[in-house]
Amino acid sequence: MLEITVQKRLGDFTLDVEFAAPAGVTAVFGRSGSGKTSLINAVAGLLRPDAGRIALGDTVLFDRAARVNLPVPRRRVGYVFQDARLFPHMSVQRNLRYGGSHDADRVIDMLGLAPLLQRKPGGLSGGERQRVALGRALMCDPQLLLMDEPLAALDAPRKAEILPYIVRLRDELQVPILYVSHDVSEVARLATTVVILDQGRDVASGPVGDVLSSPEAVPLLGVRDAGAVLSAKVAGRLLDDGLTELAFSGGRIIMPGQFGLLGQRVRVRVPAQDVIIAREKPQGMSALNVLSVTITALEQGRGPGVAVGLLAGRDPLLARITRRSANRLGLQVGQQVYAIIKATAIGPEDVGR
Ligand SMILES: Nc1ncnc2c1ncn2[C@@H]1O[C@H](COP(=O)(O)OP(=O)(O)OP(=O)(O)O)[C@@H](O)[C@H]1O
Repeated sequence: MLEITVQKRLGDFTLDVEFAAPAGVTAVFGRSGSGKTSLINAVAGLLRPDAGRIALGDTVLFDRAARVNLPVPRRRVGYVFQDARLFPHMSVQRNLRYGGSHDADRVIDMLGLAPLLQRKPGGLSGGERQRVALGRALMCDPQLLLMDEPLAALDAPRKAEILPYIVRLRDELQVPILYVSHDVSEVARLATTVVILDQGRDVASGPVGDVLSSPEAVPLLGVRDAGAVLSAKVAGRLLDDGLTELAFSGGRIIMPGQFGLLGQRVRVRVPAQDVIIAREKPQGMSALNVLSVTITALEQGRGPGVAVGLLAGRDPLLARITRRSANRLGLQVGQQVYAIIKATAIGPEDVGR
């Protein structure tokens, strides 16, 4: 467990955060300038807080009151930046060695680096370079991994190629990962915990499914990014139609594409703007997914929208509809309604493990 309390003044900007990051990936999410990089620099030891305490299990990295400030190398932190920052004149193998030599065979295997070892960074794709940068960060036997937008410079296919490796690190290494991103699909696929920063403050934090589906988070995340993350199981394949059926606590949903093995657990992001609400069970419509749900919250935004918190079985869902529709339907907390999700609204980029 990584426990962070940090206050730091940077010109007109103040970073003032307090949260705990358990094992797994903790995504630090926020708009540009919200303080994400400053926060992880403070954890790495590159930025000295004015006040606070940072502890990783029993190891205190920083404690202003106790005058502890471990130097960067003694923090045993692996840091991966947006650009891989490899040495261009060294082979991949030498770049990896530069990080250390801890458990080298395992790291090379986990990240699929064996075929790249003799090559120079200039001849690698962006995704391959980031895999090498990840490997180098792991070679120092880190107790904590910091990743600052590691996929931001990559195009969608390269991102898709490297995400499974990060999932593997999350599942096989026992170290907490602080992962800065402003891509909500990435966060939904990878994160166990999410912390949202807004103007230097942590304004929401908790399990990914709870934070991303909370109606209060809509103004923080933006209308496009708000949405639930369902934990589901692959229940069936509709091979002729190229569809996959998923079962979760609130019923079944069908989505395009063939992915996962039967019975495999997956997580699926359901964007709030793709959920429609009906008071009666709709008949004769093309949408494949109709779920019986209960309204848990109605949160009016500043604009014309209303965020509607829903419970489908034990899983929260979120819909964003216009205030006009909410009034016309007479929606109220506690009411049982139907949520309609268009199958094509969910893409492969919304599905993770
Ligand atoms: N040394 C500094 N002096 C003054 N202001 C600073 C300094 N470092 C950072 N800031 C300011 O602090 C704020 C937070 O910066 P930071 O880089 O942490 O944000 P961020 O969320 O990582 O942004 P981005 O997503 O654009 O990388 C910004 O307004 C930035 O201008």
